[in-house]
Amino acid sequence: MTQISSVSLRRVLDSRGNPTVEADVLTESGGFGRAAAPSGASTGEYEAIELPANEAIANAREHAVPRLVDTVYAGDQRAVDGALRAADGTDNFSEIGANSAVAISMAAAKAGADVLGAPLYQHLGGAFRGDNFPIPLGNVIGGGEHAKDATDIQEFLAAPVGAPSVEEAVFANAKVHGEAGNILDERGIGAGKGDEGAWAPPISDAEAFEIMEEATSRVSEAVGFEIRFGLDVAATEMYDEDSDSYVYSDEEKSTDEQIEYMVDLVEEYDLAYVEDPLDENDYEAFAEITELVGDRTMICGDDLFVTNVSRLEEGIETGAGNSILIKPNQIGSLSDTFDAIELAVRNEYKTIISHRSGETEDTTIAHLAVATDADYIKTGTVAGERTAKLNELIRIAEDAV
Ligand SMILES: O=C(O)[C@@H](CO)OP(=O)(O)O
Ligand SMILES: [Mg+2]
Repeated sequence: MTQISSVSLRRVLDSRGNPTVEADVLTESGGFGRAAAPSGASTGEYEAIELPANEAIANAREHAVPRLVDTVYAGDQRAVDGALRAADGTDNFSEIGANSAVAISMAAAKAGADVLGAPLYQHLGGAFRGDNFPIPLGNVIGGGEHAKDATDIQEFLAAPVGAPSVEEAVFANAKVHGEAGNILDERGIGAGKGDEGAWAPPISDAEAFEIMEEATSRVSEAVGFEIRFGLDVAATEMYDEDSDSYVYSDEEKSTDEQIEYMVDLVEEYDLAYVEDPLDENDYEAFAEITELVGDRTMICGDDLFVTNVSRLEEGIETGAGNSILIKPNQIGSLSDTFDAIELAVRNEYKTIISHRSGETEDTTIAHLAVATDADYIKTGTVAGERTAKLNELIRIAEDAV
């Protein structure tokens, strides 16, 4: 029997030192699952609502826990998530908090897997899931909302597209991170690290492009397979509504200029990936850039789609983007996350399962990426809360053969 017998919630630390919600789910037959909510810094306007951890815990204890305990089966994910939705009563989890909701949803899935004696990726993906592994996108240099006095563009990411295995891809990304550190040293530039463990040097975006090009080509030569790179522009954070422009450290760009700039970058650096090149409300500009370069790179919606089926539907109708970032805490439950992935796949959008800048040791997204045959996973290159996911991917790959 997988009926849930208890749900406990507590505050734990995330990687930024902020409190976040951790959930433990137990079943009658002794199944156990534990999961913790991550937290964003460059959050999209349309994300589900993260409440202060204390408040989220108190509200979930009052409204959600009684609907789950002795009532719902942990293995029945739709029922778990349906109970969370019913307990919350809003469409954005603003009552119990998306942080409590996603922690419970993921912990219940793990408890369901535990009862079956199956790894989580197997429970979520089923017996007939494919045997592809996601390519890890690794944050190497960054700034924006993740580090002060660093680049304007939030993330410069290594993309080891030619890696023969997930393990080699993971190590290649770490090498690119190391090599970028060497190049910064060679140039006499001291650099700390941002929230995700990427270098956060006080350099221009133009210099970051040079360093990424150099670091990826050095490592590519050493490992013998193709490594490209890409960006998370996180352009919503740069967009100023009043002046209708994108504000960089040294200049402002109109929407047309921003599109032109992005297109030039895709061409000059053969970028594999461009996430959120434009503001989260501008489907039209997203459609325009997708039309221009969507055949040679991924134009990915993160703040644009927020893992939300109706926002993705609008993207599909308007031709905005050709790929979607998937973050379970943006929508608050695994069922909603799977619905967004399914809709994306049916419409030939690539899927990229993603961490948040505030993370914990939780490894659910590694399992989610394998379970759903995701094309990519974005989860950093170094730092314990990032390597937790990467090392889990390596273990899953070994387990799955
Ligand atoms: O913008 C992003 O894609 C994420 C993760 O890299 O950052 P945050 O969690 O701060 O939204
Ligand atoms: Mg993003």
